[in-house]
Amino acid sequence: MEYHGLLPSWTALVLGVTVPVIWLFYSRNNKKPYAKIPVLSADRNEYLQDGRGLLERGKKFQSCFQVQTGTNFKIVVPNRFAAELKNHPDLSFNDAHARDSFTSYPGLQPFREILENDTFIQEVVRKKLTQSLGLITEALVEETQLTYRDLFGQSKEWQTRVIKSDVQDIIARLSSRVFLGLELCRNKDWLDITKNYTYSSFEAISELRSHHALARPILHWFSKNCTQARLYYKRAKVLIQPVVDKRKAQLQASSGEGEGSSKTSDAIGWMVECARGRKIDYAAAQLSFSLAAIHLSSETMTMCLLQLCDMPELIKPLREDCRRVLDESGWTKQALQDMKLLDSFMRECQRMRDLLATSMLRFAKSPVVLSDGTVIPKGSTLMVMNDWAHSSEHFPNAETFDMRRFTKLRERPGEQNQHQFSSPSAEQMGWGFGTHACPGRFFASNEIKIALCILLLDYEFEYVPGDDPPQDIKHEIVRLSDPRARMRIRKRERNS
Ligand code: HEM
Repeated sequence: MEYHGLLPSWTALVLGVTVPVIWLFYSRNNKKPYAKIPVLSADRNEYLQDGRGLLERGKKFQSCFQVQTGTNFKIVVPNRFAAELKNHPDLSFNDAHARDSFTSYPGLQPFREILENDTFIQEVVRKKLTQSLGLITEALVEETQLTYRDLFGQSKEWQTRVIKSDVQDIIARLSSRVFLGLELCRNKDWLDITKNYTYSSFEAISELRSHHALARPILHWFSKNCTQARLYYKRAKVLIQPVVDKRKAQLQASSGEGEGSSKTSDAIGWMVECARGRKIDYAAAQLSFSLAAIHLSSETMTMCLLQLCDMPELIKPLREDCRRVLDESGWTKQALQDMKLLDSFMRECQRMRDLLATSMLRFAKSPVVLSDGTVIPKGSTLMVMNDWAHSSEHFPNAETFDMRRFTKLRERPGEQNQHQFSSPSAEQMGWGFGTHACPGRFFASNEIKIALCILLLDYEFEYVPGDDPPQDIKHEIVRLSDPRARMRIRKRERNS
């Protein structure tokens, strides 16, 4: 029959199209190791399960080495090259992160907003948020006090709380006060979206990275984390768009009345001002603030609280430092800079409990030659080791937690403005380093300081007696705090 005669040619056509497509896709996503750079591990599972341990082993090489990660081979560059790479024009932050974050998948638009919309978010943070820190200090203080009242109440009886979950709630609310203003910052729906979008999108990306490239385009439709990220993103759009529309109308009206638009003090207003005709997905942009702000700031603050519970003897001197500064100058931007002991404590926490074992993830747009002659080939991705933070060559007694380590360094002539929590450096790359060093670090520093300071002054807290010590969670190159860690907390009199 004619019908049967057609089968082989259809089969040939289907095979002729799909096999080359799959082959192309497969070969694009399974690059070989880069030439002339030693391979430490070609097994992606070694990196996925214990990237930190793996990279430690790579120190046996005197220079760069490469490892297979969830997304192709990456070149690991020793810490000593950070300074020469920090502003390199051929190294792209955006291209490297876009490749690792699957920004084309639905639900992950907020990552795209940071990485692909020119430098819009960076501009809003640098030009608007950082310049407004003086204006927003009072709002952050007020919101912290209200949040603590809602979460912990006024009781002088001990109550048991889960540290990380509470800290996420605190940071979500403080950040939302600044990014969205009073109208939405206490809206339960928004707080649910902002906190859970952050969590599910990072989990989604990590999950996608752990699967083979061929599986991802299908998997992302069924994965629970990806599905949740899509749903939270949709809910954010429904909630945010009317607020944006209203704000745009207000801004237009006020500029029409000659008031100018610089009076806005939340991110919707700043974004509208910075858009200058660019097409902005405001819901994605708002969520991109949440991603940056909530994930890393909550982890950082949680690590600080765990350190205080580990070493309760640090609480009294820190409390006294905060009280002294506030008695002298009240809540001002300057007061936050004067809390030098708290600042040094936070930097020491970031040094010892680093969230990322490497920094400066970059894509080489052209070959880059290091000072020892190593050639980073065009089209490769590199990351720089952040291990000086743990080396006694750079930090005497590096394995000991010394809350005063950085106040002592700041006492050296000419160094009073260095070694601050918000200062990126090659020895401590928790904020990254160079051109792309985190622009949100000044805000994050102030926000966490205010939250810690008020907690120290108004509450007593400690681990729940009898609980097992918390265990950090480590996967890929990331360290996260134990989500089960608990503290007990009770209200105290400020002057007791
Ligand atoms: C403790 C909290 C935070 C930590 C530890 C942190 C850390 C980082 C790191 C490591 C980078 C990459 C830098 C590099 O590769 O050189 C980065 C980039 C970035 N961060 Fe943060 N961050 C924090 C909070 C924030 C906040 C609150 C915001 C926004 C308000 C923010 C906005 C950004 C942006 C927009 C970038 C991309 C910079 C660029 O493209 O040049 N971050 N951050």
